[in-house]
Amino acid sequence: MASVSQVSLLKQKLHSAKTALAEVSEQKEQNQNSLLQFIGHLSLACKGQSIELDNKLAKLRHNLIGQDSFEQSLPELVEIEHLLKNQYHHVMGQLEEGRASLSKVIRQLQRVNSVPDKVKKEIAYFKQDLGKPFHTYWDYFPKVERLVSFYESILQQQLEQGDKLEVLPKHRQLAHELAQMISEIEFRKDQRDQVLVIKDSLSDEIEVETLIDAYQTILSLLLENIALEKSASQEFLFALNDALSAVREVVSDSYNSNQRSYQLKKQLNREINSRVDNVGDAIIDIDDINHLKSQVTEQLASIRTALGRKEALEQREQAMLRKSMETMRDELNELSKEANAYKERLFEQQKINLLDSLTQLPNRAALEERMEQEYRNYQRHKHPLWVAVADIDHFKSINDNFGHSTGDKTLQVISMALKNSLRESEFVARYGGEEFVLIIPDVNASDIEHMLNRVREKVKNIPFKFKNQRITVTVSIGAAQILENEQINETFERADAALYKAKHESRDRVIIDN
Ligand SMILES: Nc1nc2c(ncn2[C@@H]2O[C@H](COP(=O)(O)OP(=O)(O)OP(=O)(O)O)[C@@H](O)[C@H]2O)c(=O)[nH]1
Repeated sequence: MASVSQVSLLKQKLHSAKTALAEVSEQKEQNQNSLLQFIGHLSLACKGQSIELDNKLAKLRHNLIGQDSFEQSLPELVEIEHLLKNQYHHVMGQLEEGRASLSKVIRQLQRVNSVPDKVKKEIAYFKQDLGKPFHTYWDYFPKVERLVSFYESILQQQLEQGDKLEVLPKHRQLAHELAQMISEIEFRKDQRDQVLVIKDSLSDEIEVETLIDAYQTILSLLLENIALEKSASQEFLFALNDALSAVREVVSDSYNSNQRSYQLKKQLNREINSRVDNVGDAIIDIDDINHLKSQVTEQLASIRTALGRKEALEQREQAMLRKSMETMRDELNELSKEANAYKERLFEQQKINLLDSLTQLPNRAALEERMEQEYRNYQRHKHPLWVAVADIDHFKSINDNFGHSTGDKTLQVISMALKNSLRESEFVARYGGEEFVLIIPDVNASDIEHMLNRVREKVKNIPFKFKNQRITVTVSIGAAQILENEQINETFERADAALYKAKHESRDRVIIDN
Protein backbone atom coordinates (compact mmCIF):
# COMPACT_ATOMS: atom_id res chain seq x y z
CA MET A 1 0.00 0.00 0.00
CA ALA A 2 2.70 2.27 1.12
CA SER A 3 4.65 1.69 -2.05
CA VAL A 4 1.56 2.32 -4.21
CA SER A 5 1.01 5.69 -2.59
CA GLN A 6 4.74 6.48 -2.89
CA VAL A 7 4.65 5.72 -6.61
CA SER A 8 1.62 7.96 -7.16
CA LEU A 9 3.37 10.76 -5.20
CA LEU A 10 6.44 10.37 -7.34
CA LYS A 11 4.29 10.45 -10.46
CA GLN A 12 2.68 13.63 -9.28
CA LYS A 13 6.10 15.19 -8.61
CA LEU A 14 7.37 14.07 -11.99
CA HIS A 15 4.33 15.60 -13.67
CA SER A 16 4.73 18.95 -11.92
CA ALA A 17 8.49 18.91 -12.69
CA LYS A 18 7.67 18.32 -16.37
CA THR A 19 5.15 21.17 -16.36
CA ALA A 20 7.68 23.46 -14.67
CA LEU A 21 10.35 22.49 -17.23
CA ALA A 22 7.93 23.15 -20.07
CA GLU A 23 7.15 26.56 -18.55
CA VAL A 24 10.86 27.40 -18.19
CA SER A 25 11.69 26.49 -21.77
CA GLU A 26 8.66 28.41 -23.03
CA GLN A 27 9.83 31.41 -20.99
CA LYS A 28 13.33 31.04 -22.41
CA GLU A 29 12.03 30.87 -25.94
CA GLN A 30 9.96 34.00 -25.26
CA ASN A 31 13.05 35.80 -23.91
CA GLN A 32 15.12 34.70 -26.89
CA ASN A 33 12.41 35.97 -29.25
CA SER A 34 12.22 39.33 -27.44
CA LEU A 35 16.01 39.58 -27.63
CA LEU A 36 15.88 38.80 -31.36
CA GLN A 37 13.14 41.38 -31.80
CA PHE A 38 15.12 43.93 -29.81
CA ILE A 39 18.24 43.33 -31.87
CA GLY A 40 16.14 43.58 -35.03
CA HIS A 41 14.85 47.01 -33.97
CA LEU A 42 18.28 48.11 -32.83
CA SER A 43 19.64 47.17 -36.29
CA LEU A 44 16.98 49.27 -37.93
CA ALA A 45 17.57 52.21 -35.60
CA CYS A 46 21.32 52.13 -36.14
CA LYS A 47 21.19 51.38 -39.85
CA GLY A 48 23.58 53.45 -41.91
CA GLN A 49 25.52 54.95 -39.02
CA SER A 50 28.45 52.57 -39.23
CA ILE A 51 28.95 49.65 -41.64
CA GLU A 52 30.81 47.71 -38.98
CA LEU A 53 27.93 48.08 -36.53
CA ASP A 54 25.37 47.12 -39.22
CA ASN A 55 27.31 43.96 -40.08
CA LYS A 56 27.86 42.95 -36.46
CA LEU A 57 24.15 43.32 -35.61
CA ALA A 58 23.06 41.34 -38.70
CA LYS A 59 25.51 38.57 -37.83
CA LEU A 60 24.32 38.45 -34.23
CA ARG A 61 20.69 38.20 -35.34
CA HIS A 62 21.57 35.38 -37.69
CA ASN A 63 23.50 33.47 -35.00
CA LEU A 64 20.77 33.86 -32.40
CA ILE A 65 18.16 32.29 -34.70
CA GLY A 66 20.13 29.04 -34.97
CA GLN A 67 21.09 28.78 -31.26
CA ASP A 68 19.05 27.50 -28.35
CA SER A 69 20.90 29.67 -25.88
CA PHE A 70 22.22 33.16 -26.33
CA GLU A 71 25.13 32.63 -23.90
CA GLN A 72 27.34 31.62 -26.85
CA SER A 73 26.79 35.06 -28.37
CA LEU A 74 27.88 36.94 -25.26
CA PRO A 75 31.34 37.88 -26.66
CA GLU A 76 29.66 39.36 -29.75
CA LEU A 77 27.29 41.32 -27.53
CA VAL A 78 30.24 42.78 -25.65
CA GLU A 79 31.83 43.83 -28.95
CA ILE A 80 28.59 45.43 -30.13
CA GLU A 81 28.25 47.28 -26.88
CA HIS A 82 31.74 48.67 -27.43
CA LEU A 83 30.88 49.73 -30.97
CA LEU A 84 27.68 51.39 -29.79
CA LYS A 85 29.61 53.36 -27.20
CA ASN A 86 32.09 54.54 -29.83
CA GLN A 87 29.27 55.43 -32.13
CA TYR A 88 27.72 57.54 -29.38
CA HIS A 89 30.94 59.52 -28.91
CA HIS A 90 31.31 59.92 -32.65
CA VAL A 91 27.78 61.26 -33.01
CA MET A 92 28.25 63.62 -30.07
CA GLY A 93 31.50 64.91 -31.58
CA GLN A 94 29.86 65.50 -34.92
CA LEU A 95 26.97 67.31 -33.29
CA GLU A 96 29.34 69.55 -31.40
CA GLU A 97 31.24 70.32 -34.59
CA GLY A 98 27.97 71.05 -36.34
CA ARG A 99 26.94 73.38 -33.54
CA ALA A 100 30.27 75.22 -33.68
CA SER A 101 30.08 75.68 -37.45
CA LEU A 102 26.49 76.92 -37.16
CA SER A 103 27.66 79.46 -34.56
CA LYS A 104 30.39 80.59 -36.94
CA VAL A 105 27.96 81.04 -39.80
CA ILE A 106 25.64 82.96 -37.52
CA ARG A 107 28.47 85.28 -36.50
CA GLN A 108 29.10 85.92 -40.18
CA LEU A 109 25.44 86.59 -40.78
CA GLN A 110 25.47 89.10 -37.96
CA ARG A 111 28.15 91.04 -39.79
CA VAL A 112 25.99 91.53 -42.85
CA ASN A 113 24.76 95.12 -42.67
CA SER A 114 21.64 94.82 -44.69
CA VAL A 115 19.83 92.30 -42.44
CA PRO A 116 16.32 93.53 -41.60
CA ASP A 117 15.87 94.38 -37.89
CA LYS A 118 13.32 91.68 -37.29
CA VAL A 119 15.61 88.99 -38.69
CA LYS A 120 18.50 90.48 -36.70
CA LYS A 121 16.56 89.90 -33.47
CA GLU A 122 15.65 86.37 -34.46
CA ILE A 123 19.27 85.67 -35.30
CA ALA A 124 20.35 86.94 -31.88
CA TYR A 125 17.85 84.60 -30.12
CA PHE A 126 18.92 81.78 -32.35
CA LYS A 127 22.55 82.42 -31.44
CA GLN A 128 21.71 82.20 -27.73
CA ASP A 129 19.88 78.98 -28.36
CA LEU A 130 22.89 77.59 -30.20
CA GLY A 131 24.94 78.04 -27.02
CA LYS A 132 23.29 74.92 -25.56
CA PRO A 133 24.72 71.58 -26.63
CA PHE A 134 22.76 69.22 -28.93
CA HIS A 135 21.98 65.68 -27.89
CA THR A 136 20.60 64.18 -31.07
CA TYR A 137 20.57 64.79 -34.77
CA TRP A 138 16.92 65.77 -34.31
CA ASP A 139 18.10 68.80 -32.33
CA TYR A 140 20.50 69.67 -35.13
CA PHE A 141 18.45 69.45 -38.32
CA PRO A 142 15.81 72.06 -37.41
CA LYS A 143 18.61 74.48 -36.56
CA VAL A 144 20.13 74.05 -39.99
CA GLU A 145 16.71 74.64 -41.54
CA ARG A 146 16.33 77.78 -39.46
CA LEU A 147 19.72 78.99 -40.58
CA VAL A 148 18.82 78.46 -44.20
CA SER A 149 15.65 80.47 -43.63
CA PHE A 150 17.78 83.38 -42.31
CA TYR A 151 19.86 83.25 -45.47
CA GLU A 152 16.70 83.27 -47.50
CA SER A 153 15.29 86.34 -45.77
CA ILE A 154 18.58 88.21 -46.10
CA LEU A 155 18.80 87.27 -49.74
CA GLN A 156 15.21 88.33 -50.22
CA GLN A 157 15.94 91.70 -48.64
CA GLN A 158 18.98 92.16 -50.83
CA LEU A 159 17.10 91.23 -53.94
CA GLU A 160 14.53 93.85 -53.00
CA GLN A 161 17.20 96.46 -52.34
CA GLY A 162 18.89 95.49 -55.54
CA ASP A 163 22.15 97.40 -55.19
CA LYS A 164 24.16 95.99 -52.27
CA LEU A 165 26.01 92.83 -53.15
CA GLU A 166 26.09 89.96 -50.73
CA VAL A 167 29.40 89.31 -49.01
CA LEU A 168 30.23 85.65 -49.46
CA PRO A 169 33.01 83.69 -47.75
CA LYS A 170 34.66 83.68 -51.18
CA HIS A 171 34.80 87.48 -51.13
CA ARG A 172 36.41 87.43 -47.72
CA GLN A 173 38.91 84.93 -49.00
CA LEU A 174 39.65 87.20 -51.98
CA ALA A 175 40.08 90.18 -49.66
CA HIS A 176 42.45 88.15 -47.52
CA GLU A 177 44.45 87.08 -50.56
CA LEU A 178 44.59 90.63 -51.89
CA ALA A 179 45.81 91.90 -48.51
CA GLN A 180 48.51 89.27 -48.57
CA MET A 181 49.48 90.09 -52.14
CA ILE A 182 49.77 93.76 -51.21
CA SER A 183 52.19 92.82 -48.43
CA GLU A 184 54.40 91.19 -51.00
CA ILE A 185 54.43 94.04 -53.55
CA GLU A 186 57.02 96.79 -53.24
CA PHE A 187 55.23 100.13 -53.38
CA ARG A 188 56.87 103.52 -53.60
CA LYS A 189 57.25 105.53 -50.41
CA ASP A 190 54.60 108.07 -51.44
CA GLN A 191 52.11 105.31 -52.17
CA ARG A 192 52.50 103.45 -48.89
CA ASP A 193 49.95 105.42 -46.82
CA GLN A 194 47.31 104.83 -49.45
CA VAL A 195 48.22 101.14 -49.53
CA LEU A 196 47.91 100.91 -45.72
CA VAL A 197 44.41 102.40 -45.87
CA ILE A 198 43.43 99.82 -48.49
CA LYS A 199 44.89 97.03 -46.40
CA ASP A 200 42.90 98.16 -43.38
CA SER A 201 39.73 98.29 -45.43
CA LEU A 202 40.31 94.67 -46.41
CA SER A 203 40.53 93.30 -42.89
CA ASP A 204 37.43 92.08 -41.02
CA GLU A 205 34.20 93.45 -42.37
CA ILE A 206 34.34 94.11 -46.07
CA GLU A 207 31.77 94.96 -48.67
CA VAL A 208 32.00 93.66 -52.18
CA GLU A 209 32.25 97.25 -53.41
CA THR A 210 35.22 97.86 -51.09
CA LEU A 211 36.92 94.82 -52.50
CA ILE A 212 36.41 95.93 -56.09
CA ASP A 213 37.60 99.46 -55.25
CA ALA A 214 40.68 98.02 -53.57
CA TYR A 215 41.49 95.94 -56.64
CA GLN A 216 41.09 98.97 -58.88
CA THR A 217 43.21 101.25 -56.74
CA ILE A 218 46.02 98.74 -56.38
CA LEU A 219 45.98 98.15 -60.09
CA SER A 220 46.17 101.86 -60.87
CA LEU A 221 49.02 102.31 -58.34
CA LEU A 222 50.92 99.53 -60.02
CA LEU A 223 50.28 100.98 -63.47
CA GLU A 224 51.35 104.39 -62.19
CA ASN A 225 54.59 102.83 -60.98
CA ILE A 226 55.28 101.31 -64.33
CA ALA A 227 54.33 104.49 -66.22
CA LEU A 228 56.42 106.64 -63.90
CA GLU A 229 59.48 104.50 -64.36
CA LYS A 230 59.01 104.67 -68.11
CA SER A 231 58.37 108.40 -68.16
CA ALA A 232 61.42 108.96 -65.97
CA SER A 233 63.57 107.33 -68.62
CA GLN A 234 61.76 109.18 -71.38
CA GLU A 235 62.22 112.56 -69.70
CA PHE A 236 65.88 111.82 -69.35
CA LEU A 237 66.26 110.84 -72.97
CA PHE A 238 64.43 113.94 -74.16
CA ALA A 239 66.61 116.18 -72.03
CA LEU A 240 69.71 114.45 -73.31
CA ASN A 241 68.55 114.85 -76.87
CA ASP A 242 67.73 118.55 -76.43
CA ALA A 243 71.12 119.20 -74.95
CA LEU A 244 72.90 117.37 -77.75
CA SER A 245 71.05 119.22 -80.47
CA ALA A 246 71.79 122.50 -78.70
CA VAL A 247 75.46 121.63 -78.74
CA ARG A 248 75.26 120.70 -82.40
CA GLU A 249 73.43 123.92 -83.24
CA VAL A 250 75.98 125.98 -81.40
CA VAL A 251 78.78 124.26 -83.24
CA SER A 252 77.21 124.68 -86.66
CA ASP A 253 76.14 128.29 -85.88
CA SER A 254 79.64 129.20 -84.90
CA TYR A 255 80.99 127.46 -87.99
CA ASN A 256 78.58 129.36 -90.27
CA SER A 257 79.17 132.67 -88.67
CA ASN A 258 82.88 131.99 -88.69
CA GLN A 259 82.69 131.32 -92.38
CA ARG A 260 80.75 134.52 -92.94
CA SER A 261 82.96 136.67 -90.82
CA TYR A 262 86.02 135.09 -92.43
CA GLN A 263 84.80 136.32 -95.81
CA LEU A 264 84.04 139.74 -94.35
CA LYS A 265 87.38 139.92 -92.62
CA LYS A 266 89.13 138.91 -95.80
CA GLN A 267 87.37 141.67 -97.65
CA LEU A 268 88.15 144.21 -94.93
CA ASN A 269 91.78 143.18 -94.85
CA ARG A 270 91.93 143.54 -98.58
CA GLU A 271 90.41 147.04 -98.28
CA ILE A 272 92.86 148.02 -95.58
CA ASN A 273 95.75 146.69 -97.59
CA SER A 274 94.66 148.51 -100.68
CA ARG A 275 94.28 151.72 -98.65
CA VAL A 276 97.77 151.28 -97.27
CA ASP A 277 99.07 150.55 -100.81
CA ASN A 278 97.28 153.66 -102.02
CA VAL A 279 99.02 155.71 -99.36
CA GLY A 280 102.36 154.23 -100.46
CA ASP A 281 101.61 154.95 -104.15
CA ALA A 282 100.56 158.46 -103.30
CA ILE A 283 103.84 159.06 -101.48
CA ILE A 284 105.79 157.83 -104.47
CA ASP A 285 103.75 159.68 -107.15
CA ILE A 286 102.85 163.03 -105.65
CA ASP A 287 105.23 165.97 -105.48
CA ASP A 288 102.84 168.59 -104.23
CA ILE A 289 102.95 168.26 -100.48
CA ASN A 290 99.54 169.77 -99.93
CA HIS A 291 97.97 167.42 -102.37
CA LEU A 292 99.77 164.56 -100.67
CA LYS A 293 98.47 165.63 -97.28
CA SER A 294 94.89 165.66 -98.43
CA GLN A 295 95.36 162.25 -100.16
CA VAL A 296 96.82 160.69 -97.00
CA THR A 297 94.12 162.16 -94.81
CA GLU A 298 91.49 160.73 -97.10
CA GLN A 299 93.10 157.28 -97.15
CA LEU A 300 93.59 157.30 -93.40
CA ALA A 301 89.93 158.14 -92.83
CA SER A 302 88.83 155.21 -94.96
CA ILE A 303 91.35 152.94 -93.18
CA ARG A 304 89.91 154.08 -89.85
CA THR A 305 86.39 153.33 -91.07
CA ALA A 306 87.47 149.91 -92.27
CA LEU A 307 89.16 149.22 -88.95
CA GLY A 308 86.04 150.38 -87.08
CA ARG A 309 83.92 148.02 -89.14
CA LYS A 310 86.38 145.26 -88.44
CA GLU A 311 86.17 145.86 -84.71
CA ALA A 312 82.34 145.98 -84.76
CA LEU A 313 82.30 142.71 -86.66
CA GLU A 314 84.57 141.09 -84.16
CA GLN A 315 82.46 142.33 -81.26
CA ARG A 316 79.29 140.98 -82.85
CA GLU A 317 81.01 137.68 -83.39
CA GLN A 318 82.15 137.62 -79.78
CA ALA A 319 78.62 138.36 -78.51
CA MET A 320 77.13 135.64 -80.66
CA LEU A 321 79.66 133.13 -79.45
CA ARG A 322 79.02 134.09 -75.81
CA LYS A 323 75.29 133.73 -76.29
CA SER A 324 75.46 130.30 -77.86
CA MET A 325 77.93 129.21 -75.20
CA GLU A 326 75.47 130.31 -72.54
CA THR A 327 72.62 128.40 -74.18
CA MET A 328 74.81 125.35 -74.33
CA ARG A 329 75.82 125.70 -70.69
CA ASP A 330 72.17 126.03 -69.59
CA GLU A 331 71.18 122.99 -71.56
CA LEU A 332 74.03 120.99 -70.08
CA ASN A 333 73.17 122.13 -66.56
CA GLU A 334 69.60 121.02 -67.13
CA LEU A 335 70.87 117.71 -68.41
CA SER A 336 73.08 117.04 -65.44
CA LYS A 337 70.25 117.96 -63.04
CA GLU A 338 68.03 115.50 -64.86
CA ALA A 339 70.72 112.84 -64.75
CA ASN A 340 71.14 113.30 -61.00
CA ALA A 341 67.41 113.02 -60.37
CA TYR A 342 67.33 109.93 -62.53
CA LYS A 343 70.25 108.42 -60.65
CA GLU A 344 68.53 109.11 -57.33
CA ARG A 345 65.33 107.54 -58.56
CA LEU A 346 67.21 104.47 -59.71
CA PHE A 347 69.01 104.29 -56.40
CA GLU A 348 65.70 104.60 -54.51
CA GLN A 349 64.19 101.94 -56.76
CA GLN A 350 67.12 99.66 -56.10
CA LYS A 351 66.70 100.17 -52.38
CA ILE A 352 62.98 99.45 -52.64
CA ASN A 353 63.77 96.36 -54.66
CA LEU A 354 65.90 94.97 -51.87
CA LEU A 355 63.68 95.87 -48.90
CA ASP A 356 60.49 94.20 -47.79
CA SER A 357 57.91 96.97 -47.72
CA LEU A 358 56.00 95.77 -44.65
CA THR A 359 58.86 95.02 -42.27
CA GLN A 360 61.65 97.06 -43.89
CA LEU A 361 63.87 94.01 -43.52
CA PRO A 362 65.94 92.87 -46.50
CA ASN A 363 63.78 90.80 -48.83
CA ARG A 364 64.37 87.56 -50.67
CA ALA A 365 66.37 89.17 -53.48
CA ALA A 366 68.65 90.80 -50.90
CA LEU A 367 68.96 87.47 -49.10
CA GLU A 368 70.14 85.76 -52.26
CA GLU A 369 72.76 88.43 -52.84
CA ARG A 370 73.96 88.15 -49.24
CA MET A 371 74.05 84.36 -49.35
CA GLU A 372 76.29 84.49 -52.43
CA GLN A 373 78.58 87.01 -50.77
CA GLU A 374 78.82 85.01 -47.51
CA TYR A 375 79.41 81.85 -49.51
CA ARG A 376 82.34 83.50 -51.32
CA ASN A 377 83.76 84.61 -47.94
CA TYR A 378 83.35 81.09 -46.63
CA GLN A 379 85.22 79.62 -49.59
CA ARG A 380 88.07 82.06 -49.02
CA HIS A 381 88.46 81.83 -45.23
CA LYS A 382 86.57 78.64 -44.27
CA HIS A 383 85.23 80.30 -41.12
CA PRO A 384 82.04 78.74 -39.74
CA LEU A 385 78.85 79.91 -41.50
CA TRP A 386 75.30 79.17 -40.36
CA VAL A 387 71.93 79.45 -42.06
CA ALA A 388 68.89 79.55 -39.76
CA VAL A 389 65.21 79.60 -40.71
CA ALA A 390 62.76 81.07 -38.18
CA ASP A 391 58.98 80.80 -38.46
CA ILE A 392 56.33 82.37 -36.23
CA ASP A 393 54.22 79.71 -34.48
CA HIS A 394 50.47 79.59 -35.10
CA PHE A 395 50.57 82.91 -36.87
CA LYS A 396 47.38 82.12 -38.76
CA SER A 397 45.46 82.20 -35.48
CA ILE A 398 46.65 85.81 -34.85
CA ASN A 399 45.20 86.82 -38.22
CA ASP A 400 42.04 84.82 -37.62
CA ASN A 401 41.42 86.08 -34.09
CA PHE A 402 42.62 89.68 -34.27
CA GLY A 403 42.56 90.63 -37.94
CA HIS A 404 45.06 90.93 -40.74
CA SER A 405 46.36 94.36 -39.77
CA THR A 406 47.18 93.13 -36.24
CA GLY A 407 48.98 90.27 -38.00
CA ASP A 408 50.95 92.83 -40.00
CA LYS A 409 51.91 94.82 -36.90
CA THR A 410 53.01 91.61 -35.19
CA LEU A 411 55.25 90.86 -38.18
CA GLN A 412 56.78 94.35 -37.96
CA VAL A 413 57.51 94.09 -34.24
CA ILE A 414 58.99 90.60 -34.51
CA SER A 415 61.12 91.69 -37.47
CA MET A 416 62.61 94.50 -35.39
CA ALA A 417 63.23 92.13 -32.48
CA LEU A 418 65.03 89.69 -34.79
CA LYS A 419 67.13 92.46 -36.30
CA ASN A 420 68.05 93.89 -32.90
CA SER A 421 69.05 90.53 -31.53
CA LEU A 422 71.80 90.15 -34.15
CA ARG A 423 75.30 91.60 -34.42
CA GLU A 424 76.40 93.95 -37.20
CA SER A 425 78.01 91.13 -39.18
CA GLU A 426 74.90 88.97 -38.97
CA PHE A 427 71.95 89.25 -41.32
CA VAL A 428 68.20 88.64 -41.29
CA ALA A 429 65.75 88.76 -44.20
CA ARG A 430 62.03 88.22 -44.51
CA TYR A 431 61.85 85.15 -46.66
CA GLY A 432 58.11 85.40 -47.15
CA GLY A 433 54.91 85.28 -45.04
CA GLU A 434 55.92 84.66 -41.43
CA GLU A 435 59.26 83.07 -42.27
CA PHE A 436 62.69 84.69 -41.77
CA VAL A 437 66.19 83.61 -42.75
CA LEU A 438 69.25 84.42 -40.66
CA ILE A 439 72.84 84.26 -41.94
CA ILE A 440 75.31 83.95 -39.10
CA PRO A 441 79.04 83.87 -39.78
CA ASP A 442 81.84 83.18 -37.31
CA VAL A 443 79.91 81.38 -34.55
CA ASN A 444 81.19 78.02 -33.28
CA ALA A 445 79.07 74.89 -33.20
CA SER A 446 79.19 74.93 -29.39
CA ASP A 447 77.64 78.43 -29.24
CA ILE A 448 75.04 78.47 -32.00
CA GLU A 449 72.23 76.79 -30.06
CA HIS A 450 72.63 79.17 -27.15
CA MET A 451 72.75 82.16 -29.48
CA LEU A 452 69.58 81.16 -31.37
CA ASN A 453 67.77 80.38 -28.14
CA ARG A 454 68.52 83.95 -27.08
CA VAL A 455 66.86 85.16 -30.30
CA ARG A 456 63.89 82.86 -29.65
CA GLU A 457 63.52 84.12 -26.06
CA LYS A 458 63.74 87.72 -27.22
CA VAL A 459 60.67 87.23 -29.43
CA LYS A 460 58.85 85.29 -26.73
CA ASN A 461 59.35 88.11 -24.24
CA ILE A 462 57.74 90.79 -26.43
CA PRO A 463 54.70 91.96 -24.41
CA PHE A 464 52.01 91.78 -27.12
CA LYS A 465 48.57 92.97 -26.12
CA PHE A 466 45.71 92.43 -28.56
CA LYS A 467 42.15 93.47 -27.72
CA ASN A 468 43.28 93.87 -24.09
CA GLN A 469 44.54 90.33 -24.05
CA ARG A 470 48.16 89.59 -23.17
CA ILE A 471 49.49 87.29 -25.92
CA THR A 472 52.78 85.43 -26.13
CA VAL A 473 54.05 84.89 -29.65
CA THR A 474 56.77 82.31 -30.18
CA VAL A 475 59.03 81.25 -33.03
CA SER A 476 60.51 77.93 -34.05
CA ILE A 477 64.02 77.91 -35.50
CA GLY A 478 65.97 75.36 -37.54
CA ALA A 479 69.65 75.88 -38.30
CA ALA A 480 72.49 74.21 -40.19
CA GLN A 481 76.19 74.90 -40.61
CA ILE A 482 77.66 74.92 -44.11
CA LEU A 483 79.71 71.78 -44.79
CA GLU A 484 82.83 71.34 -46.87
CA ASN A 485 81.87 70.92 -50.55
CA GLU A 486 78.27 71.94 -49.90
CA GLN A 487 76.35 74.61 -51.82
CA ILE A 488 74.74 77.21 -49.54
CA ASN A 489 71.30 76.30 -50.89
CA GLU A 490 71.78 72.79 -49.55
CA THR A 491 72.62 74.25 -46.13
CA PHE A 492 69.41 76.27 -46.35
CA GLU A 493 67.44 73.12 -47.12
CA ARG A 494 68.90 71.33 -44.09
CA ALA A 495 68.02 74.33 -41.89
CA ASP A 496 64.48 74.27 -43.29
CA ALA A 497 64.17 70.54 -42.53
CA ALA A 498 65.36 71.24 -38.95
CA LEU A 499 62.66 73.91 -38.67
CA TYR A 500 60.10 71.34 -39.81
CA LYS A 501 61.27 69.07 -36.97
CA ALA A 502 61.02 71.93 -34.46
CA LYS A 503 57.44 72.58 -35.60
CA HIS A 504 56.58 68.94 -35.06
CA GLU A 505 58.26 68.75 -31.67
CA SER A 506 55.78 71.16 -30.08
CA ARG A 507 57.21 74.44 -31.60
CA ASP A 508 58.87 77.31 -29.60
CA ARG A 509 62.26 75.61 -29.92
CA VAL A 510 65.59 75.60 -31.72
CA ILE A 511 66.80 72.54 -33.60
CA ILE A 512 70.30 72.33 -35.03
CA ASP A 513 70.89 69.96 -37.91
CA ASN A 514 73.87 67.76 -37.05
N1 LIG B 1 48.88 89.57 -41.57
C1 LIG B 1 49.66 88.92 -42.42
N2 LIG B 1 49.54 87.59 -42.53
C2 LIG B 1 50.34 86.93 -43.37
C3 LIG B 1 51.28 87.62 -44.17
N3 LIG B 1 51.93 86.68 -44.89
C4 LIG B 1 51.40 85.47 -44.57
N4 LIG B 1 50.45 85.61 -43.64
C5 LIG B 1 49.61 84.58 -43.00
O1 LIG B 1 50.40 83.71 -42.21
C6 LIG B 1 49.68 82.51 -42.01
C7 LIG B 1 50.61 81.33 -42.03
O2 LIG B 1 49.87 80.24 -41.63
P1 LIG B 1 50.42 78.76 -41.63
O3 LIG B 1 51.40 78.56 -42.74
O4 LIG B 1 49.25 77.85 -41.57
O5 LIG B 1 51.28 78.64 -40.33
P2 LIG B 1 51.01 79.03 -38.81
O6 LIG B 1 49.60 79.38 -38.50
O7 LIG B 1 52.03 80.04 -38.44
O8 LIG B 1 51.31 77.68 -38.08
P3 LIG B 1 52.71 76.96 -37.85
O9 LIG B 1 53.74 77.58 -38.75
O10 LIG B 1 52.46 75.52 -38.23
O11 LIG B 1 53.05 77.13 -36.41
C8 LIG B 1 48.61 82.46 -43.11
O12 LIG B 1 47.36 82.61 -42.51
C9 LIG B 1 48.93 83.64 -43.99
O13 LIG B 1 47.75 84.24 -44.49
C10 LIG B 1 51.35 89.05 -44.06
O14 LIG B 1 52.14 89.73 -44.72
N5 LIG B 1 50.53 89.65 -43.18
